[in-house]
Amino acid sequence: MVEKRDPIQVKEAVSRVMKYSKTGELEHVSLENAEGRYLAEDIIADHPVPPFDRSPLDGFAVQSKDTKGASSSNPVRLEVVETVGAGHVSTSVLKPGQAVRVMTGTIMPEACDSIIMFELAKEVNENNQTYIEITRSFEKNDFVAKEGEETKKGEVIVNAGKKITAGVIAVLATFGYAKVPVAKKPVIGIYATGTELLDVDQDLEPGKIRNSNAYMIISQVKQAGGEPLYFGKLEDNFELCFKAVQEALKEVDVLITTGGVSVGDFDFLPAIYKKLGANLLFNKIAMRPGSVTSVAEKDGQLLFGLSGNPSACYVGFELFTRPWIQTYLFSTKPYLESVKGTLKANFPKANPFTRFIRSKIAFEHGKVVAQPIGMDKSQVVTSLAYSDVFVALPGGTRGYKSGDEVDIILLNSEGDSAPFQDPVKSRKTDQ
Ligand SMILES: Nc1nc2c(c(=O)[nH]1)N[C@H]1C(S)=C(S)[C@@H](COP(=O)(O)OP(=O)(O)OC[C@H]3O[C@@H](n4cnc5c(N)ncnc54)[C@H](O)[C@@H]3O)O[C@H]1N2
Ligand code: MOO
Ligand SMILES: [Mg+2]
Repeated sequence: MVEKRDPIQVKEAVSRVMKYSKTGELEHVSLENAEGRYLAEDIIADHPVPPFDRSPLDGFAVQSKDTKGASSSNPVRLEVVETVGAGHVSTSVLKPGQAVRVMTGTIMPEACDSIIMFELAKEVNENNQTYIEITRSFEKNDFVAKEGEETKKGEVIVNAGKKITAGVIAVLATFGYAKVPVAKKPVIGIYATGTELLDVDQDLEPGKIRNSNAYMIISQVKQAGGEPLYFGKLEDNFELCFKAVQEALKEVDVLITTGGVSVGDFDFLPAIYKKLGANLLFNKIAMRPGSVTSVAEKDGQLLFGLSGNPSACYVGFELFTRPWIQTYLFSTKPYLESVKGTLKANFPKANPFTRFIRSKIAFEHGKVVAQPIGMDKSQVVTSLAYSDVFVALPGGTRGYKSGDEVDIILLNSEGDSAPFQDPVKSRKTDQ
């Protein structure tokens, strides 16, 4: 008789994995190489932004008191004594009635407290001297970009754990981070198991398929911020697989295997965990696909036994491995974020387990909708190409129909601080 496995809820499985989460180390990379990495420290403004009062316009820096009483019937004339471009500092000591021609970004000349854009000043040349005439008055600080108006010194601008995007790069450059403190990437080992697996460049032959999971996981690891270390594929041979896993553990922070976790004669991962003396966290989850996803722990090191079925493997990684990697990268939002939206397909059959339907998010009349992609089966691979969300359908005794409100789990968002809550089991009376 095959062993009976007791399914646990997704949330419980996540929590068992996260008991072994840890944060990584800090390393420095050059700003040019920081994109896509995760900040290891908060970025705190060590100077205000802007760092000095400056002109946000091409115009004239004036002393506002000189403009009092100006109107179209009573234009005020000011003498332009200097032209200053951004990057230069005015050297004039202004007398009353004088102005400085400044360009956008120029530090405010001393004594000036407002800016008049070119378009509001009429230039007049008399005896080789330029004057401007203005027909309205200006107040102190009018059109001046004040020191610190954007950011005060000491403010936290970006938090540790944030993925470095182009916008973060701009902030880092602003504050002089030629070297950026980033989280060291965890090394995620990957083994694909299965005698049926061909390399990607091999022709198909009876009974064999190409190994897609390994490359999919390599990509998932990279997208989650980890460093994949792909060891290759293994035939379903216990001793071979055991030794390979045992050796791989010495080189990685965590090890992912795909395949061989179910109850088949050649599913060796359960026996490998046993022989390693690893502590099995779970081997059955009340979810589809990926119910056989197994995680074991040996001396604090996790072994993720993802299913061989591509969709199950994909879902297992996103729900369980990704949060571990994200936490290692200092993220305070390591979990997948979910939103409410409308299901755009019928799932009439009831299922006892929570289903994670690979779907594409869209917007209809400003509302979020999710369109399931392809067949909802664990062994399906092609639907993954267009899936950017999972629709979570609670297990229970009812099916779901197009138009139902559902939880939509976002695969490309910044994440959430709380894990996905297993939805309350559905009942017939919900219908
Ligand atoms: N009697 C039972 N049989 C099965 C059960 C069960 O509860 N009782 N569970 C089923 C479920 S659910 C799943 S999911 C699969 C999980 O299988 P394994 O994780 O043991 O994976 P394999 O048996 O090695 O392979 C399953 C399937 O996936 C294909 N595969 C494997 N590796 C790859 C790869 N790297 N790239 C692409 N495809 C891969 C493999 O050829 C198989 O078709 O077990 C069910 N069985
Ligand atoms: O582990 Mo399976 O993916 O539930 O079909
Ligand atoms: Mg199997």
